[in-house]
Parts: sequence; C-alpha cells; structure tokens
Amino acid sequence: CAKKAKTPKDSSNELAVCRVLLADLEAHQDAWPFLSPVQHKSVPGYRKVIKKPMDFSTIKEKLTNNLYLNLENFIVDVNLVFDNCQRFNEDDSEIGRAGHRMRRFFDKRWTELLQFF
Ligand SMILES: Oc1ccc2c(c1)N[C@H](O)CC2
Repeated sequence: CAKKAKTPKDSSNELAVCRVLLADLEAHQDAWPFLSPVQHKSVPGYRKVIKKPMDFSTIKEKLTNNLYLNLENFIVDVNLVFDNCQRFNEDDSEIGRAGHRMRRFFDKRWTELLQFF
C-alpha cells in the first residue's frame, strides 16, 4: 500500500517564536547579568568551572546566523545561560536570584507560546 507522505514540520514560525522569546528575555529587568558574554579573563575560576559559556547576545548571533534548527535547540542554549548562573553563583546572591527569576519567566513564556504548535 502507498506509504503516507510525512508532512514536513514547518519550523519557520518556530524561529520567529525564538526571536520573540529572546526579545522578551533581553527586555526583562533582571536580564543584566546575561546580556553579554562573561568577561572570563577578569572573573577568577569562571573558565575552569563553566565549560560552555552562553549569554543572550551570543544566542541572538546564533539565531541571526541560522544556527538553531528548531525551538528545542534554542531552548537548550537559553537553559545553559541559567544553568551556568546557578553553578557559578550562590542562590542567595544578586546574580543568583536574577537567574532564578529569569528562568521562571522564560519557562512561563515558552510554555504559553507552545500551545500554538
Ligand atoms: O561576583 C561576580 C563577579 C562576576 C561574575 C559573577 C559574580 N557571576 C556571573 O555569573 C559571572 C560573572
């Protein structure tokens, strides 16, 4: 019997959602620790402890250069930002608290948008 052709997944609007999500993250008042790469040369121990640095400007660059094939790859990098923050900062610190607030904000925003897929 004829094989049913799989409809190709339309990922074009997933990337549009990534741009919206990233704009929301960058506009958040607690985004300041995450907007640009950590200057690891001036932060003792950072390079040793954090194997995969990531920040919102690097994510924007990757988006612009089409390095994210889908929403999932994008979410992995956003979560890397928050995981690095939790690893390097005490929960009870300015940056630590900002990271937890940003992660909660992001989780809420992308699950809200997920219902449209
Ligand atoms: O006291 C400091 C000084 C520099 C940084 C942090 C804390 N945490 C950031 O995650 C990485 C940069």
